[in-house]
Amino acid sequence: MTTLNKRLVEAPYPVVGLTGGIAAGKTYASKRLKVLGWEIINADQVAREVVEPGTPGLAALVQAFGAGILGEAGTLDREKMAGLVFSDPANRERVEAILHPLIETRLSDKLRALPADVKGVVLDAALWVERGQAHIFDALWVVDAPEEIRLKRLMERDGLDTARAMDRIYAQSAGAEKLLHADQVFHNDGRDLDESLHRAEENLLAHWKTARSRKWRPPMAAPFDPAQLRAVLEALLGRGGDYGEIFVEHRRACGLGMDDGRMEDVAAGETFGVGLRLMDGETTRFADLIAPTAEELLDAAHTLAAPGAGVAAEIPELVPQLLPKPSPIEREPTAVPLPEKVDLVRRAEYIARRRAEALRPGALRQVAVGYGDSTQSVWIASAERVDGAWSATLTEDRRIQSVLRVNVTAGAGDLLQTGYQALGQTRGFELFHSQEVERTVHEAVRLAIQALDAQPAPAGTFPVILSSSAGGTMIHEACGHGLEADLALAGVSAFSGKLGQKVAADSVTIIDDGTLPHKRGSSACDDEGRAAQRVVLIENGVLKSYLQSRKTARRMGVEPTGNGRRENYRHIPIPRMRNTFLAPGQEDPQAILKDLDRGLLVKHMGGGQVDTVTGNFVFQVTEGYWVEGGVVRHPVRNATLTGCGPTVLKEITRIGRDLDHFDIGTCGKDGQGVPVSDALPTILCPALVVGGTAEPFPSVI
Ligand SMILES: CC(C)(COP(=O)(O)OP(=O)(O)OC[C@H]1O[C@@H](n2cnc3c(N)ncnc32)[C@H](O)[C@@H]1O)[C@@H](O)C(=O)NCCC(=O)NCCS
Ligand SMILES: Nc1ncnc2c1ncn2[C@@H]1O[C@H](COP(=O)(O)OP(=O)(O)OP(=O)(O)O)[C@@H](O)[C@H]1O
Repeated sequence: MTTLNKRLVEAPYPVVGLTGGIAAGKTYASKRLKVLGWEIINADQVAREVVEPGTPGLAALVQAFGAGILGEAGTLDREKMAGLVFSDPANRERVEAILHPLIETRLSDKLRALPADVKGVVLDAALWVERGQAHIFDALWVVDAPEEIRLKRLMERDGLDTARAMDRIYAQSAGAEKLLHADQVFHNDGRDLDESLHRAEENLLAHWKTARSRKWRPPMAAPFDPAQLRAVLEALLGRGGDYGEIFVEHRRACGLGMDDGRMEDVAAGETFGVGLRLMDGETTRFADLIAPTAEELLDAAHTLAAPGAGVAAEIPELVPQLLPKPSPIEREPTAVPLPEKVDLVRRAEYIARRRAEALRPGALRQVAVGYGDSTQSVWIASAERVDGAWSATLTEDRRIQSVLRVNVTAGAGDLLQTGYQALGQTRGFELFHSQEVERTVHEAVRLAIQALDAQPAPAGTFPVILSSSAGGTMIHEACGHGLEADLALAGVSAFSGKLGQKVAADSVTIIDDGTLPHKRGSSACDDEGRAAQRVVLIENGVLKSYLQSRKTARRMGVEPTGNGRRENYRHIPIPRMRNTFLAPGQEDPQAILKDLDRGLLVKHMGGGQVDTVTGNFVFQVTEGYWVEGGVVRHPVRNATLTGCGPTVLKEITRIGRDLDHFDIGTCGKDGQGVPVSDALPTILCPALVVGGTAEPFPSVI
């Protein structure tokens, strides 16, 4: 557990993370909050303190960049440093690697020094999202302002020219990504901030204790105590090996399926099992046990250890790791009576029928609604030898998934069309108390009915706009798998051996983030006990990192990225995606459409086929429109898109600033399914092969 996390858990007052794009108005908002009685700790200020003359921070910077970064009095020449940092991402990374740990320690010290009776604390930093720490606070508040306003403020405040001001703006994540993490957004575009700040303050003061306990509370009592787990690790590593792991899983799940008003499936289940893993160099030994006793676990550990010929390890006491949960839960599905779940399904079916009747009487042919929840508690005890010394940890997590799926079939004469929508998050039953249910059902109905009037799609090679509502299936399937380290190591990925190389257009950044609140691929840790992270896979077109499990990270000689996931205790973890997305760009999505002379606008994608080795794909378009002269002409039916993921990444010419819709799914790989989500902003692909049945248009490419 980091010192900052520890400090946050213990703080007897609420702690807010405040962030926002450069010059959005964080300092301005902080000043208003200070008037309301909050303590403000500013990371930029702390960043200055850790490089004062005589500090180890300044010495480390000089060692890395030379004495040329010093001004006359031996102080840091900030302008020179800014020139280095904001013009070259490699320099920025080096500076951050030196300063961020120092900044974090000092922030913790400042928190510790505060009296217990302060009203609350605001930690103001531009980079909470980039650092993957947006989810550690009692609340994350984001100050947002349009880029034009920020640019103007920045140039006025700091006397920068346009180019230097833009360099600073682009050194940070785009606004739409920050908003995904926000508990509260303050729109600082000229309107009065005081009233919304005051409301946010009132709300937080009333609820911060509950918020904190949901974020940090360990799951239900562990089935084995730490001493038992340590004894099993000792047995496992009793004859050599350099990594031992116990994965204890308890899961309860419920599923309902209704077809045309008949409740056809009702299923509930409970599993309890343990996976034991021993790694010795390149060798892995694994066993899984259903509902074992402590003695049975010990026996299995001895059996796994038996082939070894090394010496016994002395396992230290397990150090508990408490990690913040990105998806605090309000209402556990296991505590919801079955009739309430049945009512939800009935309600969804009723809404679908009523909506279809209102839109097009008599068109509805079938409604199928599925409900599912899963409550998985895991305890991961592991011991590892690093540089000859053993360390052992115990990590706990509780992942709760809820999902509602709606499938609508509409017909006109012989023509049948379907509409599908799913509402699924890492969230409790409260997910279904929102208007989201109605929105989801309405959308499924709209898709089915609208498709009845669609015209056959043209065939040819056209520019295609994938709108943000289309979800990120293409990014996940045709690019994301190639970024998984096991495929890269096996040489079966288009990205194999390309670390540090240009693999995509300059404006392309791809991120996999397991800390996104309530997204389907989020959890506190992976299935090897590593904290979930925000992993930048491709940054400005350059391949930065693969998704790593412990095993692949060892082979590549890098740190694991928190992506070692498994379907359940019967499987060995492998590198998997979580919530994968193409980072938003700067463009207005409407402007991208306006400039499309002739092509396809895709608003929803359906299933498809992908070769994850080459990234070649064929996807169905479930909602698409033919566009001419920048104007949407008519919906098209039965279109398919054919292309190659890595080629699309190189060819993308325009990227919108919107990023709001995450598609959900269960990603299958090596026989294991894990929950994931994916997204993209509106993008323009200049040439995709559109398959359709209409008279072919002459291709415009
Ligand atoms: C490069 C430095 C010397 C420039 O100093 P200068 O006085 O000109 O700017 P200042 O520190 O006031 O920062 C201005 C704004 O730039 C942005 N910024 C600063 N560092 C970074 C960074 N590493 N990445 C992206 N944006 C940054 C922030 O929005 C910040 O508020 C300074 O920003 C620095 O030391 N940065 C590295 C440390 C860091 O990451 N600080 C941010 C802590 S959240
Ligand atoms: N609502 C507002 N009304 C008037 N001026 C504002 C408002 N919000 C911000 N400003 C001005 O805009 C400039 C940028 O705001 P501020 O310094 O608060 O941004 P910031 O988010 O803290 O920036 P940085 O990322 O550089 O730390 C400042 O000069 C500030 O006074």
